[in-house]
Amino acid sequence: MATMESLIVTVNRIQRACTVLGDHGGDTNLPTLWEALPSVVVVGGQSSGKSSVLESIVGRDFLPRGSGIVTRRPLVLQLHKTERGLQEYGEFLHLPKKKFTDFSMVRKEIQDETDRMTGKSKQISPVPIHLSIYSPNVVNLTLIDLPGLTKVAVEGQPESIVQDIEIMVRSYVEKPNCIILAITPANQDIATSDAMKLSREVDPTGERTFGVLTKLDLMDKGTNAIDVLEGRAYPLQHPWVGIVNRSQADIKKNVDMIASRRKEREFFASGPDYGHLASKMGSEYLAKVLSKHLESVIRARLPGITSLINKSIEELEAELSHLGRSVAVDAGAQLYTILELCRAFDRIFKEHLDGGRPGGDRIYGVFDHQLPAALRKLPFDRHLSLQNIRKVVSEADGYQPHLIAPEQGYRRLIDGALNYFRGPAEASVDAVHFLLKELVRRSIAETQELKRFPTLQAEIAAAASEALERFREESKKTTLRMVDMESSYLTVDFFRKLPQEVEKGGNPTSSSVDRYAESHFRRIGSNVYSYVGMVSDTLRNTIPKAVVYCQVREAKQSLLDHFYIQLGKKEGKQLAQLLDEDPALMERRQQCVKRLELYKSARDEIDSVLWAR
Ligand SMILES: Nc1nc2c(ncn2[C@@H]2O[C@H](COP(=O)(O)OP(=O)(O)OP(=O)(O)O)[C@@H](O)[C@H]2O)c(=O)[nH]1
Repeated sequence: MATMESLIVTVNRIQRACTVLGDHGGDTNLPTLWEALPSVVVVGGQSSGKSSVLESIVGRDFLPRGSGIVTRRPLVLQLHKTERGLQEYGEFLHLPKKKFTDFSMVRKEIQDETDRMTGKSKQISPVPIHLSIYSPNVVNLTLIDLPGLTKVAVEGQPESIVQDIEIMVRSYVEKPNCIILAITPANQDIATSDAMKLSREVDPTGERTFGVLTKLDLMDKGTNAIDVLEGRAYPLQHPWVGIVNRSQADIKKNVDMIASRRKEREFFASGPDYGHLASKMGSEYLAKVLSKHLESVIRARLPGITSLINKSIEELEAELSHLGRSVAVDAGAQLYTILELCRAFDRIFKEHLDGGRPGGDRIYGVFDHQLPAALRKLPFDRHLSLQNIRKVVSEADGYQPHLIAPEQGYRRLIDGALNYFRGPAEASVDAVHFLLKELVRRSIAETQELKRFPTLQAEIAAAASEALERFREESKKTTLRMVDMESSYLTVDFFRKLPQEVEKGGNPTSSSVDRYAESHFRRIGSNVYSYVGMVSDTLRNTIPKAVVYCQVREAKQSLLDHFYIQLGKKEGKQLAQLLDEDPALMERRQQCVKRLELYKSARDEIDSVLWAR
């Protein structure tokens, strides 16, 4: 098993990676690792002694001082114990490679970096500052310093700051992985301590809370905090720790930390009240207790963290593959991407036509159903009514009635009837056109890869629709031409057979009698009717052939051909425009990529300590 020391170091590294890669917990709907990592958070009211405790644990002055709310961003303070004799230094995550050996410069950098994020507005920001301190005089420990809880905003700070601070502090201490270092000054009523009130609320059993009592030296003469420190007055799961920091006067006199730690030890060891507790008091002891506790919490949580990491990696990878790769930048690659996307659409469109996906069968429905029904409904009965036949034949005859058969009358009647076929022919073309259009629409919607590119989607739709329009025109021309062809040359054989059939099977008297009698016109009508019926049968078979040839086959083979030609002429910029992804999607992909990177590096960190036995 890895040493405990390396576990804290590992978590430190992961915490830094979290900040670099934008994981501060909370706000986005991405999985967060930051919140799963155990951390020690320092909370307390203003002037409760938070900064003093932190400096005392580190053994250095390095925190900004001043009036008002000085801490306005979380400070993640990572302490790394180094070999005895090595020089102490601080290092900020936002200034890698710069070693701060002068701790007053650390203080200045914290101030400057706070202002960089919040401006001079004195607002607060949840984005943490990471400071690592390498020193032989510290224990491995990570502490997070937060703005002090306050009741009133001071001049220059917005009114909302009081509430904003409370929200920020809460967001940290509410997490079940947060160890709360609750700072309360001993010279105040503990019952009203901000830190205790908050920790009671979020950790009612007290298992995550370490109570720290500062300013023991400032208690009224004759009083002490034994009841609290021995765990009777305010029982917590972990023992209370009493602290004596430097007073304001000590700070003014520049009493250094080493001297102050010594003074603190003496206070407990030699004072009248706390001698029996001396070994469990003071900032050095506090640091050790915290470090040990943090280690054991990390150890306990490690399996959970590891499985969280693995699960999140899976989730992020799945989401990324759903979002698709990011768009190429050079024109060649862009053109390639566009063609790939067109092909993906085209594949789906063909599947609709050829089967595999529904819709193509409805085209057959047009031929099998709509066309025959339309043909059946043509008003030949009206056209070939006795009255109309008589009218047409007489008009065709003119002043000289026909002698044997009304050749002109037949032609006119047939021409008139054939003209009716134009309607169903055009209707079939249109019906198939609309079906194809609908299939294009569905295919675009079903092309997952296209979802990211609304502009390209629209362009493909427009190009396909334009092409279908062209096919429709062509198809109309062809089918109407077929109808016209029927009129241009009648099937001679049909008429040649007619008289013989009549004479063979019919009544000889009626055939040779009065050419102006009703039965004569009826016969003409039935002859024309059966001729038209024969043509109708032919067209019922040939119109579908023309429609498929001109529309369906073309759509399958060359729906986007024109579009491809236009694409070839486009400049890089125009291609890029076609690929302008939904910005929200781009942003989301970027976030996922970053978060995935974080989880993968965290997994590597953990693997490396687990394997380094
Ligand atoms: N005598 C004495 N003074 C202390 C002790 N702890 C803190 N002080 C003084 O109390 C004042 C406030 O201490 P800080 O450590 O700045 O308190 P803080 O909670 O960080 O304050 P803010 O950052 O303003 O919220 C300083 O003047 C300290 O010198 C202590 O144990 N004994």
